[in-house]
Amino acid sequence: MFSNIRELLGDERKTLRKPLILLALDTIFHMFSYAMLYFVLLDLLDNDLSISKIKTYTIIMIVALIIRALVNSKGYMGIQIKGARAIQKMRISLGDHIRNINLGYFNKNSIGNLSNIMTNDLQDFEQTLTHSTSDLIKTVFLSLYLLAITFAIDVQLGTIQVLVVIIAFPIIYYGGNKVTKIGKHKKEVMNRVISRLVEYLRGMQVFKAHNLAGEKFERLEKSFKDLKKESIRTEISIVPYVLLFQIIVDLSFPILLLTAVTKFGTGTIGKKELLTFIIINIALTNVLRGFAAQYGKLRYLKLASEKLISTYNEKEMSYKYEDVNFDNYDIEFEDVSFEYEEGENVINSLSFKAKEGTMTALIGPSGSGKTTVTSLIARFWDIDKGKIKIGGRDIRNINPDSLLKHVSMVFQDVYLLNDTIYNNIKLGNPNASRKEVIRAAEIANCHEFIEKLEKGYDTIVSEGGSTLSGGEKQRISIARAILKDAPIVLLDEATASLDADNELEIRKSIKELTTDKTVIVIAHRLNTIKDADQIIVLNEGKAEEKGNHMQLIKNRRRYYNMYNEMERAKRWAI
Ligand SMILES: Nc1ncnc2c1ncn2[C@@H]1O[C@H](COP(=O)(O)OP(=O)(O)OP(=O)(O)O)[C@@H](O)[C@H]1O
Repeated sequence: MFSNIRELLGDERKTLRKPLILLALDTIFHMFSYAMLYFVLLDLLDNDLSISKIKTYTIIMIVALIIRALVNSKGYMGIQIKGARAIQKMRISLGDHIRNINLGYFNKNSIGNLSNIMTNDLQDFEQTLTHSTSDLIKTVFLSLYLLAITFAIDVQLGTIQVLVVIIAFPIIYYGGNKVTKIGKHKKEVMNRVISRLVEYLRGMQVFKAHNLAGEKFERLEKSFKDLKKESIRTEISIVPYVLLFQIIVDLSFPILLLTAVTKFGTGTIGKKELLTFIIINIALTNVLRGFAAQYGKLRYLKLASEKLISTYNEKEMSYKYEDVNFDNYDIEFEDVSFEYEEGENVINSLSFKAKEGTMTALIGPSGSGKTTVTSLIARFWDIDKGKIKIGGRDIRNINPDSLLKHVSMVFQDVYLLNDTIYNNIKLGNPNASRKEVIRAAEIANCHEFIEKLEKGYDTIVSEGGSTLSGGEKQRISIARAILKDAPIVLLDEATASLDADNELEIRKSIKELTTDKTVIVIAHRLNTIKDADQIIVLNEGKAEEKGNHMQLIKNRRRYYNMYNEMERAKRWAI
């Protein structure tokens, strides 16, 4: 477990050394109370306990207590503050790390698991670091200290005491293994609870619409019950082992006492030694009992550190260059293949070139890979075969964060943050002035509706943007992209039926956004498709046809049929 803590903390662990040493020192001063008890008993036995001696012992006790209070508070405060700082750094670095992992990681890990890692596991780790580690250090330090004194008194007594620990420890260790095993299961149940809770809250509208809210809640309630069961199972799993451990330790006390008294009777040890041994034995029994009670918790917390390490071990996307200056913004796919799940190719040997400043429309049946193509350009995923180049450079050589500086994205699923409208637009360019934000909103045709809101740009949007209409959210996301002013625009045109006004506004703002940019658009509107410089008809991840509208009409293949169908649908709609 300590190696896990070392690995997770890195250099930050050095800052914890001082408070841990102070806490270990505290155990030495803790021994003063036993030492004073020893002297008092000794004086009583010798009939030599005077008022002045009592005064001296009391003063020593008070001084020891004051030193303990100082050392302990400094050590405790230090470990809390330094520990909290180390954990805060870990939170940020873990967030950064997760951000840089291939998105496949999110496919493999449920939202429950991810939330659990970022909240509970980190919190459990913090708990281990700031509380349990110092307790464990104190216990080990104190036990070794007491054992050393026992050995100094009598080797045989010391050996018996070590034997007791050797017999008792495997029991508690085995119990700890059980906690780890059951704890793993508890964590899985906990992940399920979080996933179900998120699913329930996010899908509330849909569940209500389909009269499923009660049914869904039953599932959620069942997961709560499972969690309660698992929590109790984890808590009580170690109890028999702790009890057995404590019984062995308790039983060893009279056995050791009998041995010591016998030794005293035969004159092997003297009166002082016997007295010291009795006091040491009482202290050691208490320390070991306390350790047993803590051990299960420590083993459960070990799970958290293992989970965190395995998250850190997920490989980040590699790159050669931190940042690059592109000579141009041509986008090229060279024989690209990609699969989300092994053996299920979604993009198949796809090649095309989108020249700088042109618009390429992707069309094709649902599931043909249109969204995937745009995700690959943004390097949300790394491809399995071929090359994707921007301005002649392989995007796998570029830091994904820097690459995204050159790309604006407007998707159908607009996600707005629980913040002001102003800040939501400003996300496009955190350095923009208020004037620039408003200008972008004007170009995106959302200034007017924002101004009509009671607090205008300072209106707080609910999480996900649920207090705004689909068209309003989309225009805000276009304003964001306009503010970013990136040379590449990836766009998924809305399919949701927008009212005529909204659609016109959005069309106008998209025009502003895409002028002079390299645009890849998942096109749903005939106008966009017809105006595109290049149309790629995707089917099962392959480019079935490529060309402009007139060329593809002449081909009389899939595009021709799709186009006629769209025309017919348009007439029906009218
Ligand atoms: N994150 C993912 N993990 C696994 N498979 C995925 C993932 N995203 C998409 N897919 C699968 O990849 C295939 C292509 O999906 P994609 O979303 O690119 O298609 P699309 O042409 O954009 O579809 P639509 O027009 O319905 O939006 C589909 O079979 C889809 O199920």
